Amino acid sequence: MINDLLKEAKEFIRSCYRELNKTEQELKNRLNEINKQILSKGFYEHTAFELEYGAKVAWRNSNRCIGRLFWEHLNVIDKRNLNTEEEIIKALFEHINYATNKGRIRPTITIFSQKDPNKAVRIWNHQLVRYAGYKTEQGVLGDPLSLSFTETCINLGWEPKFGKFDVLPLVIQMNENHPKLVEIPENLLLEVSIRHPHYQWFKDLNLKWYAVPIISDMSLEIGGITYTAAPFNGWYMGTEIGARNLADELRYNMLTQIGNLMGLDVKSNISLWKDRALLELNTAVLYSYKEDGVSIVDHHTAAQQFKKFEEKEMEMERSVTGDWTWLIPPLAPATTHIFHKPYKNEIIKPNYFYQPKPY
Ligand code: HEM
Ligand SMILES: N/C(=N/c1cccc(CO[C@@H]2CCNC2)c1)c1cccs1
Repeated sequence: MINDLLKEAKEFIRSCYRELNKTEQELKNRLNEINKQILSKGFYEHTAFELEYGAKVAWRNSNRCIGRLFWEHLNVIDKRNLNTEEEIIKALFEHINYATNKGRIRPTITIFSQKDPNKAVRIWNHQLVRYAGYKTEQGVLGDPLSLSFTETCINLGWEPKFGKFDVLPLVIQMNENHPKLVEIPENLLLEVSIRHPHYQWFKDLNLKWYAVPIISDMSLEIGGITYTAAPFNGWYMGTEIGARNLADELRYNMLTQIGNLMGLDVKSNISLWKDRALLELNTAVLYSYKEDGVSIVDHHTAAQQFKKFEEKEMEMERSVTGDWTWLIPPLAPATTHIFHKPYKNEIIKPNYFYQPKPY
């Protein structure tokens, strides 16, 4: 434990001070200071620049992320000093507002207090904005992936609305206190209605999705210190919405309806009706976000940006690690360079990790 922490801390501080061109003297002083803190208190605290660098490099090390070219431009908000659920909720509303920026999405992370014996913060949501899912006699209404969290919210007193796109409440837990629930104010919520550039009937499907994906259930580990509440957002890649969230049979399962409305023969695989429906759904998603001025990236542009990231990392003499199975997009993967090369899926720290569900 203590020895692991000492080792992780030294490794992180060395790489951080080198990359930020600090002097050997600064490095030596800092290592001594941390050594003393760990030996006397069992943990240490990051300076503001160490925290910012750690969060950015954790993004740079995220093997499954195709969006890493912009890792240095992450906006890091330090909220480690907050002590109450009310303050944390206010900071989350500020994050949503700042990141959304009326559609010109700003990649942002808000970092709450590090895990230490008497101060643990957890956000129970998978993403700050996500739709509810309900079991009904006619099947699942809303997002099937939200069934368990929706049930938890209802058990905690949330009033279900039984709609297809009900935004779930924020659920925050401090230490072992009873979790606090709060609705996100409507004026902070930006959503995009999905319409198609040519098929006028598309809008009658009444599909929409939220503008900003904000992952709130992963932990951030920097130099042996774990931040259990550190919500981060980027913008969407279109396929996440068009090829998965609205397409998967176990999500909103829209392909058959779209295929029928396109007049395709949905009974015959060889007509490739499913591929045609998928393509038009993805076209509609990209078109709608763009027309509403909400940041989004298509999978071809995202792959090209990732290529640039690989080239820049090569120039900096850092090796790029990656998880090929996640980096290839779910639509036309072989049309990107990623498909045609291998990636080492080595886990380097700092990084973002899954953590056990608090409910
Ligand atoms: C700026 C635009 C960004 C884009 C377009 C982007 C794109 C993506 C995509 C498409 C995935 C795969 C998601 C899935 O298949 O479910 C992903 C995964 C991931 N991204 Fe990014 N990303 C962006 C920014 C960020 C930022 C700012 C962070 C953190 C600071 C980040 C950290 C991650 C992590 C940790 C994963 C893996 C999640 C998991 O294992 O479940 N990304 N990204
Ligand atoms: N575009 C994004 N996409 C995702 C990034 C990370 C995770 C996810 C959702 O992951 C879920 C868990 C496994 N697949 C879906 C989506 C971003 C979210 C936050 C920053 S960028």
